[in-house]
Amino acid sequence: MNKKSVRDIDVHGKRVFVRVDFNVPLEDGKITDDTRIQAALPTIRYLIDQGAKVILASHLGRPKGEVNPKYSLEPVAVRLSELLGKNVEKTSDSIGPQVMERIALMENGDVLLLENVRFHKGEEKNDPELSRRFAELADIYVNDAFGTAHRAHSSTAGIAAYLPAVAGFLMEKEISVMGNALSNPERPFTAIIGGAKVSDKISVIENLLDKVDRLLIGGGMANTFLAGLGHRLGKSLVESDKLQIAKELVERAKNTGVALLLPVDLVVATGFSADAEHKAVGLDEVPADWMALDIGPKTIASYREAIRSSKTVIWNGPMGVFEFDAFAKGTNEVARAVAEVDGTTIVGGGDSVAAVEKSGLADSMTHISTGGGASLEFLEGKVLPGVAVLHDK
Ligand SMILES: Nc1ncnc2c1ncn2[C@@H]1O[C@H](COP(=O)(O)OP(=O)(O)O)[C@@H](O)[C@H]1O
Ligand SMILES: O=C(OP(=O)(O)O)[C@H](O)COP(=O)(O)O
Repeated sequence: MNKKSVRDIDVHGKRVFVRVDFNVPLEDGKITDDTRIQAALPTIRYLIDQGAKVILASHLGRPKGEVNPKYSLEPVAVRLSELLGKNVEKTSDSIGPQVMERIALMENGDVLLLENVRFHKGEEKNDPELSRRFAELADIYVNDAFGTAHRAHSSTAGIAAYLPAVAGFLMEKEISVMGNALSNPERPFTAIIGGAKVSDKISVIENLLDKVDRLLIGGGMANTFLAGLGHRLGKSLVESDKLQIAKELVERAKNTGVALLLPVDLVVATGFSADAEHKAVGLDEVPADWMALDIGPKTIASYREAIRSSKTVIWNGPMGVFEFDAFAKGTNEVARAVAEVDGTTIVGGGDSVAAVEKSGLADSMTHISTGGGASLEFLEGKVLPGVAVLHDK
């Protein structure tokens, strides 16, 4: 990567604003997978050792510009303190006089975690005023949030207009590992896309069609495609304003010779809960008041075959609601197939990585990326906004 990193600047005694991606999966306020926190430790430890004052900033979930205790970073501060073996205090806001006063009391090597930056409306709008207010907290900006590098927000991009801006070690590592693995991929090259962020990721598929040989779609993303093709999916998660684009993408895949695989059967349930009644059905057998929460057994068999015969695989987004055991089979079986690939395998995204960790297969993957959407956009060949703003070497 031709961007400067923390190694290229003197941070001793400086206030360093480090944007990390601590957007970890939570269940009842408990962190279910701390991969993203662990991944940021090398940068944090380096800054502590260099005698910097480390000010960490992150988002958690999508609180939409409102203060919401459900999305507080408090559990992250607790976990981070344990991992570092050092007290990490969390402030009650991410800007303002109280935060500045707290920072003024920091000693070299101290670590402070700011509250969720998305509690401010300006964050996702990349509001210059909010960017300036983040910048006034520090002397240097470090971006180590690869998972959020595809967002041009105040704390990931805007702030760099006001401070010297460099990459952290995680950012550096993700870009270099993925650049090497994907610049000239061995074929067949397969992308697997699932999850729930349909509107975010459906446009990515268009560019992926120029890169991959096979595209496997599952999870909430598949529902939108199936509905676009005219199947009735009852109460399933379907983004109805994306039906047309889904249909066009199927058509485009046909024209470009990419094998676009969609589910041929689904596991449907009476409700969105762990103990809902459920069964596997064909695409045209979804009862009107049921919802699809996983891919079905026939789909699993065909996806496993397409995956195992690939030489390069990139996967983002679970195949179903894997958080509930009854709907985790598609995701677990796909994870097993990816682990069996004789080639390069990259799994990215907060929930996808959590699923792979849960299934105990993480060590069988070539690279576990902290970014889902970010790794897909990187693969598209896009320059990520959170990287573009960093100083060149
Ligand atoms: N069929 C489905 N209906 C509703 N939600 C789904 C479905 N399939 C997957 N999901 C949900 O998608 C979420 C993960 O999506 P996403 O955030 O896009 O993945 P990642 O974090 O790996 O990038 C999980 O919480 C999972 O429960
Ligand atoms: O979890 C994330 O993305 P991912 O689910 O694509 O991996 C990042 O933290 C970005 O979050 P966002 O998609 O709410 O901007």
